[in-house]
Amino acid sequence: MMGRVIDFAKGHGTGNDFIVVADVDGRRPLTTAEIVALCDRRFGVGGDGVLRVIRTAAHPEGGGQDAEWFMDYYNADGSIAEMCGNGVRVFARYLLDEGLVTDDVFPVATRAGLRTVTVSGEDLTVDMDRPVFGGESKVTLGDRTLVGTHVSMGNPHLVCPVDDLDAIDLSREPVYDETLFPNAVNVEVYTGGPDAITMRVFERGVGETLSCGTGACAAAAVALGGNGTCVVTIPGGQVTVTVTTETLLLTGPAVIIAHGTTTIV
Ligand SMILES: N[C@@H](CCC[C@H](N)C(=O)O)C(=O)O
Repeated sequence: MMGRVIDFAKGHGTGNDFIVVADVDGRRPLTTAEIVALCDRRFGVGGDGVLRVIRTAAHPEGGGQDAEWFMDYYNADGSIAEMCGNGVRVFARYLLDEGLVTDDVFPVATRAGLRTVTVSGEDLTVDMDRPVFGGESKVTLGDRTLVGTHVSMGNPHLVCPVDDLDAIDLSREPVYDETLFPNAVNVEVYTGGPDAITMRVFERGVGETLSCGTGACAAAAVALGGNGTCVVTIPGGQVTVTVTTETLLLTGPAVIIAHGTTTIV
């Protein structure tokens, strides 16, 4: 049987891993089934999501954003998300490695709007824009019901402080208020604060991951309760979040670890 041949790169930011597929002129959209097959950890390349690299002008959601490149992000189940904090750093690393951008400061278009990336040594810093706080809401994780704070980083998060981080069951889909989150929600649990927290996450469309950049931003913003800097330790490493009156900056590593070709049947 003939399959579709796809050239890809694989990268990660603190263990949140992505398959990068370049389709610069937008000629080969990926179907949901293809994304699921690519992200399958047994039968595919494996990843928490897919980053499609496409010119902003070629993407229907580019909306005139003033950036050459659009991060077309998909979760492992094929669903679309507005933003991905680790993904945007991996996307930027790919652009830099491939010589598609040559500046140390450059914009990336996303479904949540423009994000400015700055090369800062080995790390990348992304201007993620201000967190938007909603109210409190409940979520059930395993046999525990927790109260969290609704934070939007372009995508939705529910941030729950806990005392016993390792005891929280993130193996099952969280049960949340579907009226408040009609498109589902990413759930973060954290301990510590305000300037250093340890966090775990259940990502919408993925499951428990080793890291979530937007989740780290949301949790840090809750832990800080105002302006300041918070170091967020996640199972896959560490990122730093700085909240100012104007914006929120996310700094962390991003690497491309492989290039290859795969055939999806
Ligand atoms: N891993 C990401 C978030 C990816 C999107 C998320 N699962 C959603 O559906 O909103 C990050 O690093 O921010």
